[in-house]
Amino acid sequence: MIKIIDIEVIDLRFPTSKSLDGSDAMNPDPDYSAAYVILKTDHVDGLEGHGLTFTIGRGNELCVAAIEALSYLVKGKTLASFTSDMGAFWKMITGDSQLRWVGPEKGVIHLATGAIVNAVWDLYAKVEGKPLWQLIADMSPEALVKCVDFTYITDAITPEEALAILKAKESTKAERIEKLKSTGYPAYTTSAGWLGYSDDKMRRLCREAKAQGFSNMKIKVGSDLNDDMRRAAIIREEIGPDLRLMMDANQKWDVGEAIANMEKLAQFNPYWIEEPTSPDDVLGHATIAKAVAPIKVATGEHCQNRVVFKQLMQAGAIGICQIDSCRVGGVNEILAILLMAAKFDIPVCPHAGGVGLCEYVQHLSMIDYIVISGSLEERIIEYVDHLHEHFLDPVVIKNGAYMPPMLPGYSITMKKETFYDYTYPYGKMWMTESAVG
Ligand SMILES: C[C@H](O)[C@@H](O)[C@@H](O)[C@H](O)C(=O)O
Ligand SMILES: [Mg+2]
Repeated sequence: MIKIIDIEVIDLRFPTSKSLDGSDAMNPDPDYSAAYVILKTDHVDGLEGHGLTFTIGRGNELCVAAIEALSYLVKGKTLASFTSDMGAFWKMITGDSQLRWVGPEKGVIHLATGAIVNAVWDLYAKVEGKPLWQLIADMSPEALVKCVDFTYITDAITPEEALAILKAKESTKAERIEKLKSTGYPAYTTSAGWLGYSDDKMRRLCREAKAQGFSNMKIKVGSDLNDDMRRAAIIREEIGPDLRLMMDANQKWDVGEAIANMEKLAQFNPYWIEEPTSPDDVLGHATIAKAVAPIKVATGEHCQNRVVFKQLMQAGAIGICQIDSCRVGGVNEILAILLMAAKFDIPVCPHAGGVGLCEYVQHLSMIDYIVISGSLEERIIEYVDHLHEHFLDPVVIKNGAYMPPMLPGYSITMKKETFYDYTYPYGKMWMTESAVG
């Protein structure tokens, strides 16, 4: 019986704003950050569960505090008491009678939930000696359905329907695993298109991405329309008419503005427009989706929980579902969203980048492909080329595709030196003038 005996929470920040990596119209100066959790155990080999939730700098300390507030729900408990009924575990973590008031299931407390829940799954996978994708791919349909809390979504999908979706894919799982091992899961890159990059840098990064085998790229829009058009023209010039181009407005527009601006940007043949308006505006997204079709509307990195995803799907408001591995409450809630997306036949293309999100979501997309949707059609995982060097098991990209991670766990464990260097505000990097100034 492995017991969680202690929990360590670390405020990690990386000074990415200095190079404008990650900049967009709404977030011009992000410092990619992680509220990082370590579940310490009494396991003979000292196995630990690691998890993080992603923020962009200020406010990371709020997530740290929220994780600390939730930690009493896991401390002193055995791993088996959770893994014997993962659905009940998730309901317990999100259902604390007092903490629930500061959610429920949204905002800081839910970001914190994501970190803890993911750390428990990481520990579970490490104990089983499997990468997370394989741990879940090896589950029976019945066991996987038991990991999901269907509260508030049974009007969209019932456990019985979920079971039928999984059973339909069960006999062909092995073929898809083989395919992933040989050619990987297709990716797109956002690395060339950050808003703060100069035109020359954008051109150079586009060429590099093409040479690395990427055939899908995303740029940021939503600042000044003429600027957006100029940058889109440059990218199209570099990638040609055939490669896929996605656009991301990061919530900058009102509904009417989004429709008007997309009329202008349509000439660059975007595949999707991401976060055109407020992430909470389900009906606004639906209006935009209708007006800009056949360009698809994509959203999800700020979608707070499965209930809002349900509404976006029910309202025909999204053509692409962008799950985020820690914005919602970790693996269990992600499984609920993947199942709904399969039922509504909406491709899932996860939000990644930041710090650790690529490491996380590769598992989720692989689970989607192997056991849930069974399809790679119209599906691509975001890739961003920053901060992978901090992880013990960083993502491997070959020919524009994610290769399946093979080490046990959820690939989120960071190197010891990273904690010394980037803990905020007293890590080595933050104590030097160059990082702070
Ligand atoms: C501030 C961040 O870099 C965002 O710009 C980023 O997550 C983005 O929306 C994305 O889709 O990758
Ligand atoms: Mg985005």
